[in-house]
Amino acid sequence: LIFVKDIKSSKQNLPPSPPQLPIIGNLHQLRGLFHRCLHHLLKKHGPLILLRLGVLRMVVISSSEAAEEVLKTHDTECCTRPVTMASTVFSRNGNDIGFGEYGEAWRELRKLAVREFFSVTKVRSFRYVREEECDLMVKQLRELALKQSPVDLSKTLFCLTASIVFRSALGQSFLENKHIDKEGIEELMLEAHSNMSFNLTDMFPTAGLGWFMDFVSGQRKRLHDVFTEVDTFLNHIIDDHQSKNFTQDRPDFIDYLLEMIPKQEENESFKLTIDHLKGIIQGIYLAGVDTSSITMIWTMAELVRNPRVMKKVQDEIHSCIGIKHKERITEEDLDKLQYLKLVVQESLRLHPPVPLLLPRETMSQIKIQGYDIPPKTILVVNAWSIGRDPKHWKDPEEFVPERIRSAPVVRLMFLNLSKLILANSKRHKTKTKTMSTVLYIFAFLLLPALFTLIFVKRTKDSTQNLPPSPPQLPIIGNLHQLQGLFHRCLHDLSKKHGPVLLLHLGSLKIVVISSSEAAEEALKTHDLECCTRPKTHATSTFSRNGRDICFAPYGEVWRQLRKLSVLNFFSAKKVRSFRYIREEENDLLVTKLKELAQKKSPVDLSQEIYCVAGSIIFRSAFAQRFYENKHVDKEKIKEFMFELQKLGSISSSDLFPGGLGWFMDFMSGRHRRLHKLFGEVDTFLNHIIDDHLKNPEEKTNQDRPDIVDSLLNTMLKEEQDESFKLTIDHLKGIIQNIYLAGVDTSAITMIWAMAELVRNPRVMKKAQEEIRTCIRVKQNEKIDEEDVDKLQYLKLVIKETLRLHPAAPLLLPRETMSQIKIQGYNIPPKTFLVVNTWSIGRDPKHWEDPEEFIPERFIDSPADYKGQSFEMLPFGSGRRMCPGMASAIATIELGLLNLLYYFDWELPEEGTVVDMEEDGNITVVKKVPLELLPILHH
Ligand code: HEM
Repeated sequence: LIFVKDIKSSKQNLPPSPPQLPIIGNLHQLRGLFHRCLHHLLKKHGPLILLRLGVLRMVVISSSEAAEEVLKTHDTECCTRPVTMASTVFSRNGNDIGFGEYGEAWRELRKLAVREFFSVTKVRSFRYVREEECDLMVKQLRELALKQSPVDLSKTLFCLTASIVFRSALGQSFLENKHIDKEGIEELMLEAHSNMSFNLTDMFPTAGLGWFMDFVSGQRKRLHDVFTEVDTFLNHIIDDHQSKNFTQDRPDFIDYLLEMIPKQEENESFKLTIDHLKGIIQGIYLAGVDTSSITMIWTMAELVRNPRVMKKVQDEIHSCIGIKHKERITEEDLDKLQYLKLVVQESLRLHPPVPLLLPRETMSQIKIQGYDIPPKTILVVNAWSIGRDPKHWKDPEEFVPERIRSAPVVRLMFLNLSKLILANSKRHKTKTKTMSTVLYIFAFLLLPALFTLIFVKRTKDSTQNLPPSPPQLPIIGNLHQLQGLFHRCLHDLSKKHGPVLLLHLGSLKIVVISSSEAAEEALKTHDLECCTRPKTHATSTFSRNGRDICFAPYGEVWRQLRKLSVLNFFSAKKVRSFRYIREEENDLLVTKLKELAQKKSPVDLSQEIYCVAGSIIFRSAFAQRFYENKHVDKEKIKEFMFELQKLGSISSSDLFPGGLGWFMDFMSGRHRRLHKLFGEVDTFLNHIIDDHLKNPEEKTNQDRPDIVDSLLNTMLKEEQDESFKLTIDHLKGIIQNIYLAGVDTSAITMIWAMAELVRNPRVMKKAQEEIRTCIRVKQNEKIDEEDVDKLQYLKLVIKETLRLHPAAPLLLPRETMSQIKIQGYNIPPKTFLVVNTWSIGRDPKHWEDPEEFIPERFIDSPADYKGQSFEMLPFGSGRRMCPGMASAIATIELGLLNLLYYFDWELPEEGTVVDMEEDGNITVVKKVPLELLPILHH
């Protein structure tokens, strides 16, 4: 076969290819940013190369001559787009312009979009929007300049383009739009764009292998999650236009198209549908916002790096339009600014926002630079490389706007860029039927061996008296039964198959415990045999190979770290000593909320609660003010914690040994994301440690020595105990645990408590009545933590919240160190143990109406969260139980007390209900942030 293929290839005169590996082809050469990898390959193998990515055949074009042949000479043959898993999802099966099938429907759709939005007349008509939004931005920047305050220009420019696109395309103000998370939108766009590329499903279609790999690595879920988020937003936009419940300057193209849909004649050849409309809006929204802002951000970055160019462009602006005397810069002024235009073009040369344009696919055989390009080949034009080609650009890495005047090549580049959004597209519906012979043979040889293995294992299992298992599939075991939130899937499985379950996830065996009796056996009777943690790919990375408290294996290191941290941070005495911090931080939050209450402005309480929990941990553990710490992005703290939990869980690398799982995680980008995140956390820890190593006089904001100082002192002492030496990695492990386990969990619990209170007005009223009768706070004083002791009902509310919404529903995983028996079943050594406290807290055997939020159920009940009653275990139990419980409870109690004493809380929109959907992995958060209206009571 190889011989025949080689002869065929040489006859066809295909472009040269870098050396390939069997099955994966050139995939192993593509590590890092895609356009940069392709650029490196070009340097070695020439400007036209053929790559194989699994079954995909891709030609990469990195010279202007070849690009001209593709985009101009053979434009008609190359004007379709490849069909990929992602494009099919995002285009709703081709119902958009970017991916729509070439033909009548596509032409009509494009015509409509151009007429109603993209035409020169329309673009001109939005001039006032651009001018107004720029004017607003200038005003904000002026205020900051007066205060000499630094500004996140990337964010400012992103908001500017978003505001312009929103007003001109969607008829709405970006900042006032309720359906968009302004803090998360940049990430959403990044995520949407990175998910739109090729996936393993496209590269390995044989026998569904790629599909399976994308499924297991979570790539399919991520793709669908992002798509759902975008689609929900589009539905809101359409609903708003239909119900007219927003302020709109004038009717826009969505109104026009919505009006058009019902008026269409039955027999028309093209019928506009809601999916088409969504496709158009989505194209404008996803392609329009960040491409423009990226170009502006790069341009500003280059200008600041190149003072000569900055001066020249500013001189031109000042001399041509003298803005000082005018009220506002208008677009007419632009015509005079030739140098500014060169600057933007030079920036586009060096930093094209879509460096590889959008992929195309050949519809018939063509010749490029003398090479044959067969039909159905994916074509990728590397505009980023072309803009750096030393044949056309002298000193290509330099930013020299003057060069653009005499450069003809640049025209081609812009031609391509402007075609990006509305490029032609014809698509082929037929899927490739190429079967990878090697894989086929491989699978065929493997099957009998697998069945034999399963049979032998089943017989062995039954003699061992293992817990029952749900039916399994070969290789993946029970993985296919785990779609959705992990703790909920385990809850459903335990309802069907019993409270002690054995699951096979790839090669990993997990025992799931979902009853209080079984939990008591694991965490009390067999505490010693179950008190180590399993080693997973993510936990090894994050714990620096077991050098922390959370994930260290049971042994001397863990014992010493836990002892040190209890002494310096977790002990009751230490927690008490941080009382003034909790009081001050809550007081600050109340002041902020009072201002918002006066303005009658709804508040993202989830964000505020995260920040107050962060502030308390930062000050008590690191003696630093959260808001003053430059190394933490306060706006993104929720998202950061969420991503961390997601990546911290079990991955394919743990399920499929022998490199297969590792490869799947590599392909899905999980390794990259994990290491990036770990790098971020590590940089933050280095900063904390550096700050503590400064001389006392350099430390500006430290109230008193903290745990970091104490541990550094121990470390630097000469006479450290020989049996255990504290290192910088151990120190980092402890700080990291306090930061990552401390902020998220307390915040989550407070958010769930507030959500339940708003949903249950009876309980809210009772809790507030108790607080307001027991406590009187004088003017200009803050609430005293001692007051909490008087509040019995508030304590019940917290217990009930921890029962229904334990922040870590599956605790942290344990691993058996020797063979034990649970509920009569044998559990072998080295088995992964998971205790489902979420499920146990809902067990109807112990809890009447378990889904109801009834704090009174604890009045005559001995049940508690302290690890002794196994009907609820939010903090775990036994040796590995949470050491932060006292600190967390103090934070939660005082936080809730402040929120409930000073304010009444309402939903911003009357008639709506609190959304209680969950999301997460190790910790489970309220998916939709809790937005409420504070009403000042005191
Ligand atoms: C409502 C708040 C909290 C909840 C629900 C919670 C829950 C848990 C759970 C379930 C475990 C695992 C226990 C086990 O395996 O049996 C744990 C461990 C841990 N928690 Fe918490 N936690 C909270 C707050 C905190 C805080 C505020 C800190 C630190 C400031 C913290 C630090 C830790 C550490 C270091 C461990 C690891 C213990 C070990 O493995 O030895 N937690 N937590």
